[in-house]
Amino acid sequence: MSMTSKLAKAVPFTPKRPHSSSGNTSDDGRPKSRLATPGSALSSVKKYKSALSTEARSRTTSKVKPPALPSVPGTPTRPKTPNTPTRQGYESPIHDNRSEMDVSRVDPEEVLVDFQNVGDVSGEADEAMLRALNQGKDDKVLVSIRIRPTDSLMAWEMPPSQTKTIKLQHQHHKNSGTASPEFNFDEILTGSDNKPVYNAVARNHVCAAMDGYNSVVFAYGQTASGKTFTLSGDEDQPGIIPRAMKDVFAYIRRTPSREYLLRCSYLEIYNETIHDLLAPPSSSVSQPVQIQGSGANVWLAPLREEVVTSLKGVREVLERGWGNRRTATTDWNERSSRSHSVFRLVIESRERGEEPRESGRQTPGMRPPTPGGPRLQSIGGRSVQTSVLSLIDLAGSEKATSDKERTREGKYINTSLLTLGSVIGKLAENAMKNKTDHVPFRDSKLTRMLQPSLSGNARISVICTINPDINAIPESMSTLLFAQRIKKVQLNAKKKEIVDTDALLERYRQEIEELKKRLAEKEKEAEAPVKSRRLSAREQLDESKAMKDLNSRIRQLSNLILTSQTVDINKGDESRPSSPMKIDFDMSPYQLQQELLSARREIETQATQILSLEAALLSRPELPPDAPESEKDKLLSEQTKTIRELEIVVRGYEENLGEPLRAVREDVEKEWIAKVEHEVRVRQEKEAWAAELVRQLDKEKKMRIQLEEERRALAAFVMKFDSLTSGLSTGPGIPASSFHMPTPGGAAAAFAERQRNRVAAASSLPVVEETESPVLNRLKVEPSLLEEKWDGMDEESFEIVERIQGSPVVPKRSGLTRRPESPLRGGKENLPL
Ligand SMILES: Nc1ncnc2c1ncn2[C@@H]1O[C@H](COP(=O)(O)OP(=O)(O)OP(=O)(O)O)[C@@H](O)[C@H]1O
Repeated sequence: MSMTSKLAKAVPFTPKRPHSSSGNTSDDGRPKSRLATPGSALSSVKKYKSALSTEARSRTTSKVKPPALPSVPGTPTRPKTPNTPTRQGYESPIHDNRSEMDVSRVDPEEVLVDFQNVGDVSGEADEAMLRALNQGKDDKVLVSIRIRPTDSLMAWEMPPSQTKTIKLQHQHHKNSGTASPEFNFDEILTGSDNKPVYNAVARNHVCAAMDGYNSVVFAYGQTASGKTFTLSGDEDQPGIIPRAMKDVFAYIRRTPSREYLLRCSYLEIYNETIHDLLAPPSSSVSQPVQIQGSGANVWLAPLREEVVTSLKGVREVLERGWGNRRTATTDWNERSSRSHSVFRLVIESRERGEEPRESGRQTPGMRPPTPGGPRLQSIGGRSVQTSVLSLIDLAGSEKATSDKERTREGKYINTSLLTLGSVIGKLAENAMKNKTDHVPFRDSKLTRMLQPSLSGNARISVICTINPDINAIPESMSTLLFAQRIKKVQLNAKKKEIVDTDALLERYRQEIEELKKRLAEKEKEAEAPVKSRRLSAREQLDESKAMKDLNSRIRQLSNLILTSQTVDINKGDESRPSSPMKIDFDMSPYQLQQELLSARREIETQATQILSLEAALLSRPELPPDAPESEKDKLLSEQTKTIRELEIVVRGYEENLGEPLRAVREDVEKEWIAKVEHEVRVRQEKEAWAAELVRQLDKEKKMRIQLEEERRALAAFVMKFDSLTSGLSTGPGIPASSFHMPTPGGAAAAFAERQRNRVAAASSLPVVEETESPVLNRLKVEPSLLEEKWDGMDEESFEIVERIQGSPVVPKRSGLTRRPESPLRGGKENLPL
């Protein structure tokens, strides 16, 4: 009997939803589920969804979806599978024009678990961790069955609690002559509560991963049987992934003896192509991820790995990944995963030093550089432990479907699941017969990628989900057989300790130490008296900038390394590193300005770093096509490292550009801008004052010179005049009484008297106060001798003297080109001709 006719007879299925009559896509290309009309022709044939129990249905329908994020017009988006309805609110933030890191409009609380909504697990973490450590010798795959709730008739005998057996009800067993098939597993789980499921199937593996073992948890089962619900869950029932991430941070908090570096990646295998779910959609499509290396030494490139320092950071990564997953409406599941998705967390950890905590984390001593590069000292040193936790949601095994595109996808899905099945079958056989026969890992991307884990070097937990409905018996049976086979696979997971500098954690640690050394040198230099170093203001500024740069880089790197203390401080829920700029508002405007400047420079430095890394990347020599594979692999792995570094720098750059800096900058600017303006005004006034003062002094100087010259001229004149008048008064001819002449020698006396007065006046010049503008201080000097009249002396008198002497009396060396404006030229009536 064909699958279709089997389904057609499958009356107990509950119609999933009404459908239109052809295909899954309407004429206008929109998903049919939104356009379908009740009672369509196919609805009674095979467009069914297996019924969920009332409890499960209410959970499913009560889902609160996060708000949708708008796409940016023109932004290249990952081509969605045809007929894929965008799950409202799960549109990737990448499509938005905001920063990738900006999830301000997506409320993570609605999508993921956190300390509040998952309940208190802190008490349980210890037990689980101990259990995980005790299970270090586990060499079998942990296989569990999860039976989805249903309102339809059950084909399986529901096991009483604590029973680990599942049995097909006798009446549904085709061969009534034999006993109904019965299967034993490590766990049989029912119901909709995800917490006991996580505790039973995944928690030990998460803790083992934290303890240094590679661990894999994957969900396998027919479509719509509950794999995604188990792995990811929903806001009411967070699944394995969010719960695992919470435990990761709880574990770090409870392990003060170690420090951690966490990186995560998220990928999917769709139609045998691997896509990076964290890469921008356009590059993910144009640059699919390749599996590099061979055997147990397999890695993926280019694959974006994001360093995460908190639950919030992980949420952000998951959000983006979920948004990019390929899902579609199928005949059996409204949001069916059309791909295998793999969420990976790389955990690097090392022991912390003996030294006091507050002096910072310690780096093990380094051996002197060897030809192979610097190495960590193994004796007394702390090697780095690396493990990978992989959480895998496989695509559902497919039945025949009415949609062409779904059929094509289904073919790929089924092929890779079949390959997974045969790989596991072979591994189980090898384990049983103690053989090392060829295992066809290379037959699919999924098995090739899982090769290192399936080959034994990982703790594996498989959760097989089944739909207990009568109509799903064949699929459930196939799932159970798969589960039975995988149970036989032999494992031998080992911790991986690396004593080289490849681990990012070690590289960061080294860089931090290097930076600290440089900083110490600079501080020592700075302590030397400034005088002896003869630094210019510019050099001092550069020096302080260099120190600030070093400090901020150290802080930035240190923030990436997690310890029980830092996780505590962040309460496991803060992705924002402690602010690089803690502004003290009592600082002077100058200090604040320096802080702001150094923050700007930090951004510039990072921008330069990005550019230089990009340039380095571009300038890599291309290998000829016939270059040996090993060289190509080497080049690729180097490039992957560079890209990773680049991404970290970019992220730091984005964070710096983001809200924290803006907020701090605004606060700082508000605080000091008025002060700076005030300072500028005061300075301008002082400058004007100084200019005025200089002008006044200049004028005064000129005046003094002029007066001195006048004084000399007049002295000479007076001398002559006195000698002349004394001659006149005694000589014959003109009687002295006909002139109004001063008494002989009187002019000299009057002149001497006036000079005395002028000296006294000059010495009492007002002192210009610093605070008041000299413009307002008028110099109160006596009028110039040239500007005032002498008693008894006018211009006529002067002319008479000239006539008598036959030449002007003003000495040539005075530099005056014309006769000075003498008071002698004043009133003509005094000296009648
Ligand atoms: N144990 C459960 N309790 C409540 N609801 C469940 C349970 N298992 C599955 N569901 C619901 O059934 C529907 C299908 O489940 P899910 O999408 O997890 O299936 P799947 O196996 O991942 O399917 P596919 O392979 O097509 O992606 C979802 O609406 C989910 O919420």
